[in-house]
Amino acid sequence: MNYNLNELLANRDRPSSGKTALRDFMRLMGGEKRNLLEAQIYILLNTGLNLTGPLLVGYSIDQYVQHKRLDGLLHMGGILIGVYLLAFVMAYLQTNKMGGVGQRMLFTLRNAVFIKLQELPVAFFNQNKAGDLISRINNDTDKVNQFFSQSLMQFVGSVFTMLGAGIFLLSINWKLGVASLAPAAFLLLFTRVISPWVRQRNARNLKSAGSLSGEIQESLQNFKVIIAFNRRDYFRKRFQEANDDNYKTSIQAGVANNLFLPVSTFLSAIAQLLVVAYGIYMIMHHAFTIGLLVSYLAYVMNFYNPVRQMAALWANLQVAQAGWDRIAQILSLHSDLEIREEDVTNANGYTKSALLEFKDVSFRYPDGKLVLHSISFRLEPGKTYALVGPTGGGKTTMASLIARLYDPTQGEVWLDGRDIRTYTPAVRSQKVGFILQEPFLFSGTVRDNLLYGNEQYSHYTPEELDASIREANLESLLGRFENGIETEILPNGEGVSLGQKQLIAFMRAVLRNPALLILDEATANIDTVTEQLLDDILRKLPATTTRVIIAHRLNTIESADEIFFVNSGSVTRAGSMQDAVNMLLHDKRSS
Ligand SMILES: Nc1ncnc2c1ncn2[C@@H]1O[C@H](COP(=O)(O)OP(=O)(O)OP(=O)(O)O)[C@@H](O)[C@H]1O
Repeated sequence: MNYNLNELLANRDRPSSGKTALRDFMRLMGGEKRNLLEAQIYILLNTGLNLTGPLLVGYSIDQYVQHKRLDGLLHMGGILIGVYLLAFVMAYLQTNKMGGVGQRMLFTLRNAVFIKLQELPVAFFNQNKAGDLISRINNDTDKVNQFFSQSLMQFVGSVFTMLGAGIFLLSINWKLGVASLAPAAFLLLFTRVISPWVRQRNARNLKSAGSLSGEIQESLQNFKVIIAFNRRDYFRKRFQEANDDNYKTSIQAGVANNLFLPVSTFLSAIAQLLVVAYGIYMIMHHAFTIGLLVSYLAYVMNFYNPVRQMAALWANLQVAQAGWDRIAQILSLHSDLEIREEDVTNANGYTKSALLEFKDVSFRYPDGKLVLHSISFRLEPGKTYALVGPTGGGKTTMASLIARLYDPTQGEVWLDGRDIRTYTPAVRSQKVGFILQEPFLFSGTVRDNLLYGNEQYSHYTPEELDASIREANLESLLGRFENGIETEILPNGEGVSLGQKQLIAFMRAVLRNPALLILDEATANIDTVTEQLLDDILRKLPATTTRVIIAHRLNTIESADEIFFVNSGSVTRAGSMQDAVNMLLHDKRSS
């Protein structure tokens, strides 16, 4: 399955429509519907109150100013202050409500994206840069939040104000109304035509922000190699290219986003000009009053001011929509490693005595490369197996299928009497302990790292954990750390040697007491004395534990009950250690 987000977005015909995006978004934010409704009521009241102002002013001019009635004017002044104060209270209540809604939305959105990322398979992470994913979680969700917390209600308010002002304009005098609204119709058409183009430019800008973040992440992660090889220039060049692209796309998006403002300002001026000219003409023919013209002009302003405001809001909407597209893309992905129903009637020739069985398994990576070819073999409980073979032969890929990091493209893997696809991740990972070629440690202490994935010990007191470590014969390994179990691990697993990292990964896996323990080059960086210690610990594992050792150094597999030779994606059983050596030598000669 293709999980490359940038390719998936590029292959799509066009960005999602505003309506679809909003519907999907509201489905996720279902819990906020009531708050949004309340905020809309406040903004509706605020708009209604503000819109009565010009009508009252026009009435005052015709009834009180022209007849010089000061008492009426003062009375009306009091009413106007009351109306505007109430409008202010409504605006405050709405802002207050939406501030909370925005923060909760950001929280929910980031949670949803992060939880989805955790559900996705290894293939997804192989095909996407971590920096781009971080940018989606941090930057793109914030773009959506900015629109919802700051712009949405202004947007709704502007629409209400425009609608209200439009109704007043048409009902006071429909001919003047049509003249004043005609430029707005043109603006609407203009907006509809350019919106997809503007959104595309924003999407390109967010994508380039993601790529920039990807470059930064990669160079920070590999800073040692960069410094050691003195290749700062190489990464500087790549960074500059990404930064340059981001700069250009930002300018392009900015220009597109700001196009609306001058056009709306120009059309608003045209509308006022039309109203003044036509209004004066009507006054001269006694078909209109001065007070009405003043009210009318105020309503034209009330109509076109929000139109101008909407220029900025519309730009925010385009950015938010482009951001949402990138988030929705992750949310719509599904892991292709779904958990299947157990089919008890279909043992399908499974060998009862086996702990693990590969049945006619072929596998190709998402890039299309066929790596394993129709492999069949089985592992029995309590035995030690070795996988040897040349670099790139497919050993780690086989281990990855056992840990179900991927599913076979053809054939089946069975674990402990069931198709491996029927296990929940929790049960499967309890059965399979996997020590990776490049162990990953989290920042914290050795203790934190031992407890990672070993929830059963999380409530243990330090004494109880020590006892469990002793029971698993791991105590002597802790002596290889300066401060024992309390030794600090820095970010990226710094502060300890590669061999020490492997020791922690080893202890972490052994403490789990899995039925099947896979060691992928797990002792490659460990001295001979410590290696013998590990060997001893492995031998003392429960009698039913099956061990799979992947190793290049043949002395590490001397104790294996069976040796499999893995080459070019095929597996051959080597009868003895000498056979394995011959196969390796032969492979070297033939390659
Ligand atoms: N994520 C991946 N995407 C595409 N191809 C991959 C991926 N991982 C490994 N491969 C390819 O699959 C083949 C087998 O790799 P694998 O890591 O299984 O070999 P290996 O026998 O474990 O090698 P080594 O002894 O060097 O660890 C190699 O040709 C490798 O390039």
